[in-house]
Amino acid sequence: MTNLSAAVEIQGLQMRYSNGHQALAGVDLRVDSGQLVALVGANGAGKSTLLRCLIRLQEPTAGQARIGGAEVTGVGGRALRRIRRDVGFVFQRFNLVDRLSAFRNVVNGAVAREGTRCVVPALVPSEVRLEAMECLARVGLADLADRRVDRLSGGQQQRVAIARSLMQRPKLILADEPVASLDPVAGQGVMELLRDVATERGITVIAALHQVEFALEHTERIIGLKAGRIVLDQAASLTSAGDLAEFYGAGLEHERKLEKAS
Ligand SMILES: Nc1ncnc2c1ncn2[C@@H]1O[C@H](COP(=O)(O)OP(=O)(O)OP(=O)(O)O)[C@@H](O)[C@H]1O
Repeated sequence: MTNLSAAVEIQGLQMRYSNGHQALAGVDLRVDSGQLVALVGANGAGKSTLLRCLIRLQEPTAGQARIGGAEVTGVGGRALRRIRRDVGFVFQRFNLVDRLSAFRNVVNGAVAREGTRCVVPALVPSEVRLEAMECLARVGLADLADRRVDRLSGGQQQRVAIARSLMQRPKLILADEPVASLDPVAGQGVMELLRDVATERGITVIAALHQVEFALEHTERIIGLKAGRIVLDQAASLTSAGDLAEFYGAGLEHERKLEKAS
C-alpha cells in the first residue's frame, strides 16, 4: 500500500455483520486515479458493503483501505471527515432533500467545504451560488433549478444528485446502483453523464451496477464479486455479457435460498 497515485487501495477487507454473515471475505483492490470501474455481482454479493466499508459508512471488521493515499481504516473522526469531503456518493434512491429545490440540494454539496452557512439561503456566498448553477447546467438542469426535487422525474433527480456530488469537487465518486430506479432511457442518460463528467474532471468512479450492458458500455474495468470475494477483474473491452451471466445465475440461487429461508 505504498503507491500514492492510486485513488483507492484496499487490502484484506472483511465485513462480518452482527448476525454473523460474512459479507466481505477478504477483498484486495487497487483502482488508479481517473479509472471508471463497474462492480458487478448478484444480489447479496457484497457490492454495497464494499462501497460503504470503503468510506466507513459501515465499519469493516478487518483489513485496510486508503483513498488518495490517505488511510481510511483506523483513523479518527476528523481525518475521516477530511477524506469524505473528496468523495461523492450517488445512491440508487437519490438521497436528496425532497422539499428543497434542485439548486438548494446542489448547494448542500458545498457544506463540508464551505460550512453550514450554505444551509441558510441568505448566507450562501455568491461564488457558491454560481458554482451550483454551473453544476446544474452541466447536468442539463439549469432551467429547473428552482423546482422542488420531489417534483422532478427519477432521471432528473439522479442528475441533481450528480450535480450535488460535483459541487463537492470530488476526486472519487462511489455510485451504488445509480440507475436501478430509472427506466432504460433515463438510465442510459445518467450513465453517459456520469462517465462524461468523470472523464472531463479526472474523477475516479466505482459504480455498483446490475445492468451488465451499462457496465460494459460506460466503464473501463469490470470487477465481479461473488460471496464477498473478487472473482473477476478485467478490462471491459475484453469482457462479454456472457462472461458476466454466471454472476446472475448465482443471484437466482441466492434469491431461491432467501425464499426458502423466509
Ligand atoms: N445490515 C446487515 N446485517 C446483516 N446482513 C447484511 C446487512 N447488510 C447486508 N447484509 C448481507 O450482506 C450480504 C451483502 O449485502 P450487500 O448489500 O453488500 O450486497 P449487494 O451485492 O450490494 O446486493 P444487492 O445487489 O442486492 O444490492 C447480503 O447477504 C446481505 O443480506
